[in-house]
Amino acid sequence: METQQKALFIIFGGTGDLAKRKLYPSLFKLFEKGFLNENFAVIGTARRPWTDDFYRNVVTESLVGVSGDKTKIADFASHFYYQSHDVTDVAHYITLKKLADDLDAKYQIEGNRMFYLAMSPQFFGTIATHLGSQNLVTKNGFNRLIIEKPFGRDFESAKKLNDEIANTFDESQIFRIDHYLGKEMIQNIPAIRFGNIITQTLWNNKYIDNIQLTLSESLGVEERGGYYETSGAMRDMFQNHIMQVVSLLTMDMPKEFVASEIRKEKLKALEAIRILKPEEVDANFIRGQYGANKAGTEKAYRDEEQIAPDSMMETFIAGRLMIDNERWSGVPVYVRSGKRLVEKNTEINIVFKNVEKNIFGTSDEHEHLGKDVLTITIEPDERFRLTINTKEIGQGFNTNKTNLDYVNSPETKANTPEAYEKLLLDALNGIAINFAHWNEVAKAWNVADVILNSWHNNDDDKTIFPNYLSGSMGPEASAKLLTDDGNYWIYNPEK
Ligand SMILES: NC(=O)C1=CN([C@@H]2O[C@H](COP(=O)(O)OP(=O)(O)OC[C@H]3O[C@@H](n4cnc5c(N)ncnc54)[C@H](OP(=O)(O)O)[C@@H]3O)[C@@H](O)[C@H]2O)C=CC1
Ligand SMILES: O=C1O[C@H](COP(=O)(O)O)[C@@H](O)[C@H](O)[C@H]1O
Repeated sequence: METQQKALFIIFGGTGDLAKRKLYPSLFKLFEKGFLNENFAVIGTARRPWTDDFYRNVVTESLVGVSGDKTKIADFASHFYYQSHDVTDVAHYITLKKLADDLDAKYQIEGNRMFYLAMSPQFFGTIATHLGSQNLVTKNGFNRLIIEKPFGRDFESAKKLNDEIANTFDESQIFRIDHYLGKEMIQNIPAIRFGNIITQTLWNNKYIDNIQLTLSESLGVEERGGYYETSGAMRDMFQNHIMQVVSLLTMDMPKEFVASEIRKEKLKALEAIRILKPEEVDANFIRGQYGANKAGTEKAYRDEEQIAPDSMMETFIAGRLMIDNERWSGVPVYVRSGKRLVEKNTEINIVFKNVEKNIFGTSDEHEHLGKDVLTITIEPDERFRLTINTKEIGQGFNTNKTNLDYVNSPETKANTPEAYEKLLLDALNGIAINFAHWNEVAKAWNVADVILNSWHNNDDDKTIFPNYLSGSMGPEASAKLLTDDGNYWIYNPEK
């Protein structure tokens, strides 16, 4: 891996929330660690008529709590330039090109450009088109387009967007951000699966009973109501983060640990996910929307700002995915995600099958042997836990469950690069492992579209929502999805 890169970043949406909260702090960390040095510059662009100085102050303020090294921060901020620019106005790209070329010469960047689209997706196609037609894409260096989610709102719109972008950038130049792929414990999945003979041997339908994935949030939609009303949990969490994690959990072993091979296997895994028929949706996927909490101190979704009082947008989803291939046939993959649940917790549970014969007791006592579970907690803790049967201490012979635990210490966590920092560095180095390929995005939409269409074709009955209390673990139907199969959610903070 290169230790230092030359690059000009052009950040569209440079005045926005994502840029201030994630991108500037992450770029600073890369600068501080020496991955970016003298040969880099940033152009921030948005409509607000800011000066370079004002912009540099904004960047400096975004680093409060990130570093106390004023000299380093001042040096970093001096690499930032601002251009007021409406992305729909072609003339602006001419000015932008001039500034980009001047900075390229000033910082000896040799044509390397990172275009970061930190803006509403409605502009992605327009920006990519103008970058090509107005020659902002250079001939001498690398050119990479980093795109934020959401990538479309269904397969059709995603394809249209992809086609537009593909007129200027080829797939190897496009880095579709899914910040879950930058998380430490998600990046750990291939290491756990393919670096250990135990897990490698057991990771199939002979030994695994079911897989569970929970992405639970305690917060509501906060100030993002406008966006969330166009999205909902299915588009916000399932189509991207959940499908990406499921593909990492279920893919076959790649021939080599390189993007092309990993993507090949992830795609095969996504292709094997059964696409439901419309009449199968209700038995396999459920949706929910939060009401107020018991005490009435938390608002219902429909009472939040920018939300329609009869909104039919889902803030919770739970589902059963079936994978039609030799490795996973018969193993349900249960997924759920929701807002205003009991607590923030992102967790994977791999539930193993019971031993074929319990030699320790009669059939009545058989229940004493619970199923082994491998739990990978992504957030807020970073933890591996293997729950196995052991002998209870003392006289006689009873079994009970024991947890073998490993948790990353607070110090380790504090020193672990944040997802955006890791992903930005990967993109800078042209490493595509942790970015979603178009084919993966397309397959994920194929799975999600049927469910969304079935739900939203049945939106006439507005009384089905709200159907869960803020501070609960979602609608009762979420538990039933598993109990119908003789299973239960391993992660259950309501117990
Ligand atoms: N914020 C977050 O935590 C996350 C955001 N994302 C995604 O990142 C993207 C950006 O989100 P976020 O930063 O929150 O959004 P914001 O609304 O905070 O920022 C939008 C940016 O776009 C600029 N803008 C809007 N219209 C134009 C225009 N016509 N021409 C030029 N600039 C324009 C705005 O600046 P101005 O008004 O000055 O023009 C602003 O800088 C979205 O795709 C979002 O889904 C993804 C994950 C998390
Ligand atoms: O992409 C998104 O993710 C966050 C949850 O991310 P996490 O890293 O905190 O688990 C979610 O709140 C947001 O609605 C969604 O857009």
